[in-house]
Amino acid sequence: MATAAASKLLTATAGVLTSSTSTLTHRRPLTCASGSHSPRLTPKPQDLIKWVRSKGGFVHPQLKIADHSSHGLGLVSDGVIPSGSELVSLPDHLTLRLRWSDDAQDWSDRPNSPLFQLVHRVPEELWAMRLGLKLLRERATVGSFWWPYISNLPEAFTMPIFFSGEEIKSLQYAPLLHQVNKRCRFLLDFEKEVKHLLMETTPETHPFCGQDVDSSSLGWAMSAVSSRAFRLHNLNAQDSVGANVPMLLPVIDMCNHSFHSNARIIQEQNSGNKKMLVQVIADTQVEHNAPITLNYGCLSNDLFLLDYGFVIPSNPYDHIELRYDGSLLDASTMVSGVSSPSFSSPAPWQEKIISQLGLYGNDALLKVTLGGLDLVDGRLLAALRVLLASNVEHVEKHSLDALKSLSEDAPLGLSNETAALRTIVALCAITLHHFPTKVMADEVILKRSDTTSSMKLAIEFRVQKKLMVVDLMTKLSKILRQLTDRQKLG
Ligand SMILES: C[S@@+](CC[C@H](N)C(=O)[O-])C[C@H]1O[C@@H](n2cnc3c(N)ncnc32)[C@H](O)[C@@H]1O
Repeated sequence: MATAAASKLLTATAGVLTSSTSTLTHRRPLTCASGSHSPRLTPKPQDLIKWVRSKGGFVHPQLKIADHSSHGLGLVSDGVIPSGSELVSLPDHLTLRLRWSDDAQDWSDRPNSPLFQLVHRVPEELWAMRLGLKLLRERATVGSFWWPYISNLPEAFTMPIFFSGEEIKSLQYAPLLHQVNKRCRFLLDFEKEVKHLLMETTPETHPFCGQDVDSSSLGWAMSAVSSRAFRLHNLNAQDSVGANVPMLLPVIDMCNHSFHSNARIIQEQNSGNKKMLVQVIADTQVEHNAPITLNYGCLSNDLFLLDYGFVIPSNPYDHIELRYDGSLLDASTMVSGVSSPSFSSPAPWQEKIISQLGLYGNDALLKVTLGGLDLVDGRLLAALRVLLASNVEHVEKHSLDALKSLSEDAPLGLSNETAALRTIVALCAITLHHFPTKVMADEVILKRSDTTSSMKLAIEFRVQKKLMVVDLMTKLSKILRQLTDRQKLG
């Protein structure tokens, strides 16, 4: 239901905040920029750098904002910059975050204002929506301090909450579909809550200056924050002190992602006024025309797509989620030809170890993963090794950590290891079989000129998932061949 509803409602466009009562005199006309990057509310990226400098921030003189191929805009070097250089520095007042104070100049920033009440109705896991509400407030405020920043934000985002129902279905991967539907459902429900609360506010206390807010504008704001905010330590005593405080950082948020980034964010306390300073420092020498990149985190493609709207090809941190399930494992042994130890009905001693692994009993956490740096979820590997073993004394000689480690050299013997890995390869084959289309068919759709960009992104996501599984099967088959060779050698 949410999928279909979302496809109708969540359209992120420049008109997301449709003024019902006031004219936005601060809003410049919307002219779409040429080039490959997404259009801005008003495309004047170099003005953003000037604004940051004029407000006391520092941007290295050899930096500019420019097109960064398919990544949209990026912060790019106009000359050679030595390693260790300060690239950008933002004083505390240039970090946009939620700050509540009884004597705040803007009453919206006071505890118990309607904005405060709305923020506190958003669950913590959707933290981006909390700061998104503040962003919408600033976007609606005539003469907002933040307008030069907001006007350079993308007008539209590519997260799957903006996909059509058909495009969401084309992701073909249940855990992500679940997350997308959850977010869409939240936005649709939250729209009602916001509208209800706004009915009770007076024009003076209206958090969005009298403008309508709907699921599209909420989705735009949530996406702007999830794709651009950094969660940093807040060093200031007067408001939300602590780790993981989301902040929007002008100019710094023009840096695109790379796992091999050439810069990093550091936080300092200004020795003069003791306020926080957020800086970007070059980790390596930056060559002429090179983009400044930051590592957004070692994330799976699910999170990159959900929060940032892009997918990384051959992402070493990508994985698939499965539910640990005895009957699925039984099916895998049938596919692999391993003589079935009946995973569904383990012996009591095996059951005990599987419980210790958190895969059995009332408090079991049945989600396991395949892929990523570890290749196989340690708990799944240990469970298979144990369930395929017959000698309890032999198993009990090993710690759970040893049983969970793939690098541990066949702890329960070569034939046990071979059977466990063959079962996992079969599990991979079953997983691949469950995708409704094959990679070759996906590639044909990707090449078609009438495929929308969102559909391409959805297909690229599922192609990467399938290639990741194939790659895992190749790696496991290589280990299996080595085991067979060792078995032959006696
Ligand atoms: C913090 S912003 C970076 C600036 C952004 N490119 C822009 O035009 O404003 C993050 C967004 O940049 C894009 N992006 C960043 N790194 C990327 C990458 N490695 N591949 C593709 N897109 C990327 C995505 O659209 C992402 O949501």
